[in-house]
Amino acid sequence: MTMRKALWQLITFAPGLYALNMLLQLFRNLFLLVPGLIIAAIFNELSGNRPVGWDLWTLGALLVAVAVSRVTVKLCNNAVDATCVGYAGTLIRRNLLQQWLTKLGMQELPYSSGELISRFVTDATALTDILKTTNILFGSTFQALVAVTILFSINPLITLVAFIPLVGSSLLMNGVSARIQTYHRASRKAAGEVSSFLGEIFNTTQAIQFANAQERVVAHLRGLNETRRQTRLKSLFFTDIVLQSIAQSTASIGTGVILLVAAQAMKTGSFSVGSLALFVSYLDEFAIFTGFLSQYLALYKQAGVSLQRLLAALSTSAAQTTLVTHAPVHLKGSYPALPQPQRLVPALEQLEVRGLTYRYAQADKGIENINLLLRRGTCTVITGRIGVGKTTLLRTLLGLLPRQAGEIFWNGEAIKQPEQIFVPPQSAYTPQVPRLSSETLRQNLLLGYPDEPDKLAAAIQAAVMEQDVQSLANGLDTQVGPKGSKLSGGQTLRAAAARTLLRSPDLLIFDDLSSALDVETEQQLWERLFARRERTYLIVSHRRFAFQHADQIIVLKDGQIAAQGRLEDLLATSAEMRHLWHGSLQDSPVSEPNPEQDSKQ
Ligand SMILES: Nc1ncnc2c1ncn2[C@@H]1O[C@H](COP(=O)(O)OP(=O)(O)OP(=O)(O)O)[C@@H](O)[C@H]1O
Repeated sequence: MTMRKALWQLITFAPGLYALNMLLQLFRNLFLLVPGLIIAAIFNELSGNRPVGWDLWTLGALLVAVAVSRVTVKLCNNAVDATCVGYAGTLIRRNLLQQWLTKLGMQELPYSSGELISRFVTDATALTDILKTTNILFGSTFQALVAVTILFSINPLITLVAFIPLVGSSLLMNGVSARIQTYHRASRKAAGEVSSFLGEIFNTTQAIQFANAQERVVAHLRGLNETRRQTRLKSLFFTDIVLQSIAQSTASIGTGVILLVAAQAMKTGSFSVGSLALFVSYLDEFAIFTGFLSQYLALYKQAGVSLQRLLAALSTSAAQTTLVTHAPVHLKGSYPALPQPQRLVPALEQLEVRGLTYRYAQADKGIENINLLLRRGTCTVITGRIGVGKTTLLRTLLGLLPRQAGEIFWNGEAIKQPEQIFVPPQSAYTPQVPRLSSETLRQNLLLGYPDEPDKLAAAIQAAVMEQDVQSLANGLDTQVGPKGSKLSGGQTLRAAAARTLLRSPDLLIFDDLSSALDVETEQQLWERLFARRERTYLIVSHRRFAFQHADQIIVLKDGQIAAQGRLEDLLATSAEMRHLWHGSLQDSPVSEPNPEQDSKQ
C-alpha cells in the first residue's frame, strides 16, 4: 500500500468532516492575507499615494474585525481538525487491533508486545499527523497562490524574485530527503527496541531479581536508550535544524533581494509605501510557507516509514490491505451492544479428527497424522512425556495453529475454519498458562458475558474456587492486579477454569491443570466436573485420577499416537502408558487401578 492510497483512504473515511476542515483551513489562511491588505491601505492613505478613500478609523475597525474572525475560524478549525484526526487514528488502531486479536495464535505476532505498542501509538500518530498537515498544506498553498496573484498584479518582477527561496529550498530539500528517511527509520527502530525491552522487563521482574541481574538489565536498557537518543537526535537534526535553516536562510536572502529591487522601484515612484508594506507582510508568510513545505515533505517521508512499520506489524499481505479499510468506529453516541456468542453448529454429538498434522517450521517438531473420535458425554485424556506435542495437538485442533494436513468433522460435517467453531457456545479452552487481566475477578470471569449470579456461582463452585472468592477482600469485585498477579498460580488457573465453565460449552478442553494445582485440588476439580457427564471433555493430563476416569486415553510419543484405549488395556499393552502411570504414582493419592471400584468404568 502506498502512502498516497493510505492518505486518500483516511481523507475519505469522514469525507464531509474533512471537506469542512478544508474549508475552515482555507478561510483561516485567507484571513492571514487580509491584515496585509488593510495595512497597505493605511500606509497608502497616510502617504496620500493611491489612497482607497476610507478613513483610518474604518480601516482600524476592519483590522480588529478580521482579527476576531480569524480567531473564531481558528478555534472552529482546531475542533474539526481534532475530530478528523480522532476518526482517522481510531480507524487505524481499530483495524490493527482487529487483525492482531482475530489472527492471534494462527499467525505468530511478528514483534514483541512492546514493539507492537510502540507502532500502535507512535506510527499511527505519524499517519494522522500527515493527514492534519496535508490539510494545512492545502490551505497554505492556496494562501500562497492568492498572495502571489496579488503581488504579481502589483509588481511581477519583485514577485518573481520571491520564488527564489522556494525553488532553492526545494532543491536542497530533495538532496537531504533520503537521509531524513534513513534517520527516521533508525530512530523509530531504536524507540521500538526500548519499548520492547521495557515490556520484557515488566514481564520478567522476578526472574531478573532472582538472577540478581538488575544492573546488567539496566545497563542494557541504558545502551538501547543511548542508541535511541543518538538516532533521534540525527533525525531531529535533519528535520528541525537542517531543513528549517535551509528554508529560513533562503527566505532571508530572498527578502534582501526583494528589498533591494523594491527600493529601486520606489525611487522611480512605480512602487508605493503601501505596496512595500504588503510585500514585507506577505514575504513573512512566504518564509513560513517555504519552511512549512520543506517540513511537510520531510513529514511525508517519515509517515511513509511509519506506514511501512504498521504494515509489517500485520504480517500477511491480506491483513495489510485492511490497515485503513473503512469500518465503524463508534466515536459518537453510545457503543453498540456486545454481540453474544451465537451457536454456529448443532450441539455436539461426535467430533472426529483425521490425519491432523502440524510441524513448527523452525524446529521440525509438532504432531503428525493424529486421528481422534470424541463422542458426546465422554472424557478423552491426552497424555505423554514432556514436549511430545500435547499442547500442539490442542492448539491445532482449535485452529490456533494452522494445520498442514487433516480434517475435522463436527457431527460428520467438515469444519474448514476451526478457530470460528471452537469457541463458546460450542467449546471452551483453558490453556496451560492462562492469563487474567488487571480488572476485577468478576470482569475476568465474565469477559463481556452476561452477569447472572447463579451461573457465576455454579461455575466458581465447579472450579473449586468458592473458598478463595470468600477469602478475597472484596470477593468477586477484588482487583486481581496485572496478569492476575494478586492471585496464586492455582487461583489463576481455577479462575480460568471457571471462566471456561461459565460458558457452558458442549466441549470442554483443558490443557494440563497440574502445573499449578496440588493433587487434592485437581482431583476435587475433576470430581466436580465429571459429576456432569452430559458434557464432552478433552483434557491433557498425566494424573492417575484423570486416567481412571477417561473413556479413552491417547498416548502421544514424538508427535504421533503411540497408543490409544482405556486405561486397563493400555497398561496391559503399552510400555509408554505403563511408564507414564508409574511416573504419576508419586503425585497421585489414588490407588492402583481397579476397574470394579471405578463406577464409571
Ligand atoms: N513455537 C514453537 N516453535 C518451535 N517449536 C515449538 C514451538 N512450540 C513448541 N515447540 C516444540 O514442539 C514440541 C511439542 O511442544 P508441545 O508444547 O506441544 O509439547 P507438550 O507435550 O505440550 O509439552 P509439555 O508437556 O511440556 O506441555 C516440543 O518439542 C517443543 O519444543
